[in-house]
Amino acid sequence: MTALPLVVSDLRVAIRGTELLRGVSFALAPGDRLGLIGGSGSGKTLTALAIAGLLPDDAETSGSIRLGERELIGASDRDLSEIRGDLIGMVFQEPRTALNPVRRLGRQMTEALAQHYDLDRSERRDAALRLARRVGLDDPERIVRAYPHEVSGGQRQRAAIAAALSAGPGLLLADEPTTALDVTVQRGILELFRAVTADDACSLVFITHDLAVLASVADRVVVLDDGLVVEHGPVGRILTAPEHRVTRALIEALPEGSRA
Ligand SMILES: Nc1ncnc2c1ncn2[C@@H]1O[C@H](COP(=O)(O)OP(=O)(O)OP(=O)(O)O)[C@@H](O)[C@H]1O
Repeated sequence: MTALPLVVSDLRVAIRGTELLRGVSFALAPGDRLGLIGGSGSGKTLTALAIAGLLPDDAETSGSIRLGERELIGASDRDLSEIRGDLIGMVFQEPRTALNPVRRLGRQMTEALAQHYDLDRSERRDAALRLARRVGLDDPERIVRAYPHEVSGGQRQRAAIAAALSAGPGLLLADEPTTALDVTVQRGILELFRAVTADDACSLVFITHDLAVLASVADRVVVLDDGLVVEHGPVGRILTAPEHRVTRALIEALPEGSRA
C-alpha cells in the first residue's frame, strides 16, 4: 500500500445537540505526518474517530472527509468497516485496551491480514514473525506466542502498531500512543513511527498534547481549540513562532529544556 491523501473539509460533529467539532478543515498530502494538538476537550479524539468512522451512534456529522478516492462522511457502516480494515490503521494510548487479553499477540497482529487472505497456520505465523521484526520486537518467536500481559508496555504498543500496519494501510491514526509509556520506551516508539511512515509508506495523523513528542514525529501541525482549527503550519514554525494564543499557551506549558 502507498500513502493516501486525506482532505477534511468543514467537519462538524454534534452529539445530543452540542456542536463539538465546528468546521474542522485540513489536508494531508500522501506521506505527510500531521500532528494534531490542542488542549483537553478541544476535539482531537473526535476528529480521529470521525476519520475512522467510529463516532458514537448518536453523533450527527456533516462536511467531508476524503481519503484517497473515498468519501467517508455518509458511507455505510459496511463500507466504513471495510475502509478501516483496508486503508486505515489505528493505534491508541493504551495498548492494553486495544489488544484482547486472552488472544496471543501473533494472532492479533495478523487479524486484519487474515480477513483479506486465506492464510493457513504456518503462513499466519510467518506473517506474525515478519511483522514482529518490522516493529522491532526482540525475540519475535516468544512474543508472537505471548499474551498481552506477558510482555512489557512498550512491547504491547509495538504489537499494537504491528496490528495496525498488517493490512498495509494508507493512513495511520495514532491517538496519544506514547502517553502511557516511560520516556525511554517512548523514544523507541516515536522512532518506530518515523520508520514506518518513511518513504511515503503511509500518511500519519498523530494526536498528542506533548509538543516535544510532536517535534520528533510530525512535519506539519494542526492546532485545535474548542472544535475549531486555530492554527496550522510546518512544525518548525509552529514551535518557534506560534501565532495563536492557544498555541503559545501550549508551548509555554512545556517543561524548561524541551522547548524548540
Ligand atoms: N460521546 C460523547 N458524548 C458527548 N460529548 C462528548 C463525547 N465524546 C467527546 N465529547 C466531548 O467533545 C469534546 C471534544 O472531545 P475530544 O475527546 O475530542 O477531546 P480531546 O481534544 O481529544 O481531549 P483530550 O486531550 O482530553 O483527550 C469534549 O468536550 C468532550 O467532552
